[in-house]
Amino acid sequence: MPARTGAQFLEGLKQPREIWVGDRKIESVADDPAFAGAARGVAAVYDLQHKEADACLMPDPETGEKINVSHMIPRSRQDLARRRAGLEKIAAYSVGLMGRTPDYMNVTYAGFAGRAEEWAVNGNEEGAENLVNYQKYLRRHDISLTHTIVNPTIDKAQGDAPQPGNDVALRKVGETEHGIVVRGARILATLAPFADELAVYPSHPLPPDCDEYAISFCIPISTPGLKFICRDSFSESSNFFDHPISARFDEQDAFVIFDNVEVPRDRLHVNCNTAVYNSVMMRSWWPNVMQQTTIRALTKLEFAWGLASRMTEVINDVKPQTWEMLGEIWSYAELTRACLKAAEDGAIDYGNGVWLPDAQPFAAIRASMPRWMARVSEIIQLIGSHNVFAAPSRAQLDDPSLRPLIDHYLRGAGDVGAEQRARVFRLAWDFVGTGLAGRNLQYERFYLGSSARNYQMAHLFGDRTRANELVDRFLAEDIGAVNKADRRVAGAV
Ligand SMILES: Cc1cc2nc3c(=O)[nH]c(=O)nc-3n(C[C@H](O)[C@H](O)[C@H](O)COP(=O)(O)OP(=O)(O)OC[C@H]3O[C@@H](n4cnc5c(N)ncnc54)[C@H](O)[C@@H]3O)c2cc1C
Repeated sequence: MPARTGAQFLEGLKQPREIWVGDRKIESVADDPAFAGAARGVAAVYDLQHKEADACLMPDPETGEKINVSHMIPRSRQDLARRRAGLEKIAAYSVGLMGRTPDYMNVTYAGFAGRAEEWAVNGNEEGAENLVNYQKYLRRHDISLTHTIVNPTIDKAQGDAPQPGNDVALRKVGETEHGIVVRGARILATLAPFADELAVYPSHPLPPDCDEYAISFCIPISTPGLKFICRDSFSESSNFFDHPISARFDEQDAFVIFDNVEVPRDRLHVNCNTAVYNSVMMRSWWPNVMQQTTIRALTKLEFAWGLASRMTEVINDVKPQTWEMLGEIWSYAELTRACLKAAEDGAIDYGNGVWLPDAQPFAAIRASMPRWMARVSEIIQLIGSHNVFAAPSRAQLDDPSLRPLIDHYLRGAGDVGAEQRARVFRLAWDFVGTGLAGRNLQYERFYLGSSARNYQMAHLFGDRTRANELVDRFLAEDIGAVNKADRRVAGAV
């Protein structure tokens, strides 16, 4: 099947799935008020790839059928530029607010499959082959894939990785005629209610004697024993005036329980193999997916600058302090754009003819972005002040007795009418203040690991060659000789 439409995606959501939210188990994701808005939002992304076919679609390298460009295994810098054009269209749809539109996992699995030899180590050739076959299945059926890679926190002092005997973390507990049985849990799978399949792949390295935890696979969401416990829904009514963001972009986050789940053998990518589990995530994975997610973050920063600027215009806030804050948002966007370009320009053949971006600029972005996003949110709150709440609803604007008063007392500066002013500030509050806005900030802080951890990694893995050279110039020099030379120069003067 080539690239799907929104209607085909919604049809796929009718597959059975055990989704819990609030006080109930969900009968139909696409019809439930907690999910209907975002279901339509993800469907719109599927439709978008047909509307923007030049940017979003490409022929499958084997069948020639049209598939999403996010499935591309890049083989040149030009391929990365081609992929970027498609990813930009998808990011623009949700102004970067849906972090896990299916292109995120499409890019991830294209990277895994392109560098399958990184998985085909320590006797895992069959797992690597299954992975390559899975990526073909993913792209040819245009699957919506979610993922869950972090084990649950019970006792934080015990560390990130499960110790032998841990009965909470996801692990293999048995074998069947067709595959293995897994049991345990993993933390948040964003997009889970809107996914067709669930991916489990490595994250924190495992200690010795933990082979049963070293598993990676992809299975349908409908697999018996899979249970998804969603956080509270932040989806508001389908009233796009009152809740322009919450009405369509709540992509959800669900805790995943694997209650004796069978994983077919041909869906296993790592089967109790700690050496592979511990090595693959340090290789090509992350500079590849960082292209997708940096494009998304850049889109969100561009939107934030535009929105904050518009907020100041409707109330004619021309204070230099306000411009300073607007310039700060703009700077974050431009720094992100520069890092993206540097990473793409610095792309190299990682092996097997697969071209991926330079990791170093992305390491800087990965560590800095969570703090930038928090600051951008703060700036919009500071600029917005009380105005984000002096923003009448659609119903209030439509009330004939209120409307003349609102038009007079809640109009904007110059010729900005009350309705336009309300729209801008409602959009701003939905961006930085509502339940979904709070969730989105939490997402930025943690979806690629915390800023603190990433700064530490940036330091540990950064290339210090030039930095060392600059310091060694001073530490290696013959101080006596330099002193004499300096005195000669001083004497000449
Ligand atoms: C909204 C949201 C959506 C998510 N979606 C997904 C998903 O789709 N799939 C998925 O697999 N996971 C998902 N996650 C989980 C995410 O991957 C983890 O939250 C992330 O890896 C951080 O791990 P943690 O929660 O254990 O926190 P930690 O990394 O333990 O961080 C908690 C706090 O401790 C601090 N800290 C921890 N270690 C150190 C250290 N060494 N030095 C200094 N400070 C430290 C951090 O800075 C932070 O303040 C999601 C999380 C959120 C919040």
